[in-house]
Amino acid sequence: MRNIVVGSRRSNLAITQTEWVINELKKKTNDYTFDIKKIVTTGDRIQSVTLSKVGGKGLFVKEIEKAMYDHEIDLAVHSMKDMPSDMPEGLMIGCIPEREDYRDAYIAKDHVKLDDLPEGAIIGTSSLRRGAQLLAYRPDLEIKWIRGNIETRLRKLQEEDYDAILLAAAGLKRVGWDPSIVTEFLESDVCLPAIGQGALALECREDDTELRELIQQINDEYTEITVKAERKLLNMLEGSCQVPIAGYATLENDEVEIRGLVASSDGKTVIQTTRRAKDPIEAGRLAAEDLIEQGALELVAKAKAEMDES
Ligand SMILES: NCc1[nH]cc(CCC(=O)O)c1CC(=O)O
Repeated sequence: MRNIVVGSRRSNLAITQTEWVINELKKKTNDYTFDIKKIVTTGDRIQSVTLSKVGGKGLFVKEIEKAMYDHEIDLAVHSMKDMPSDMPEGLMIGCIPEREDYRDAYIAKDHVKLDDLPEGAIIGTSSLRRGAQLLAYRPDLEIKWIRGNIETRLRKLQEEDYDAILLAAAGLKRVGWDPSIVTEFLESDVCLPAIGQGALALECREDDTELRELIQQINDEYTEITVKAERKLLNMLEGSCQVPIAGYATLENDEVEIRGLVASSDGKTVIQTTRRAKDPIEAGRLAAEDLIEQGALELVAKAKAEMDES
């Protein structure tokens, strides 16, 4: 009987997601045993600075991918939104299970609604995307960086001078937080989510056909198609830096509808588009081309220059 070693980051969210995947696989077959190997990533070690300044995406996946090349692990469960849009040689996303809630959750002290926050209220986030969109919606708010896992951030909301924080709803739900702690789930007209938010990426070696067949059994086609469109958009827009970029796709009557957004981190410039196409790659490409036509690449370049200065 083959034992499958699943690599996971050590956070509560990562372990919960990994255990969820193993459990779903066990429902499909009794032919395998599973072990979890915990891996500390660079992104987990860096707590002090803005993640985007030290390279953003990829920081959570590099060490895990090395373990996969070295055959120390066979499978890795990632949050899709932490995955760079280019896959390294020999590795692949072999399965995308059903997406959790895609929205951002707004959690305020004393449950004060976003529209009722006083001028100058302090919002905690470490995401340029969330910060930019919040500032576009309420330019009078102040964004203050906050780091740490979900538990740490919720504690900081109570103990430090934040009036509210923003977190991915999916993370909260997956680790079993009571959704009533959330003041508002932000719809995409206020805060368009990160590309792939709420979805998981099961990464494996391309040549491990046995494992690929196994994990395909928990693949979700709707999520796979919509995330494919979103990641095409990401792939066409992303330079080496982090800019506030957001995207979300849905599928209706066999047609993909994708909304994409790029902003300056102060929220003063926001460009967006909505496109439809039968083919998800085509939908993602059309949306990216619209954004590029409106100056998305210049925004990306400007953000990169600002980051190099600071
Ligand atoms: N950036 C870290 C990260 N990666 C995935 C999630 C949550 C789960 C998800 O979006 O799938 C989070 C936490 C957050 O953004 O609040």
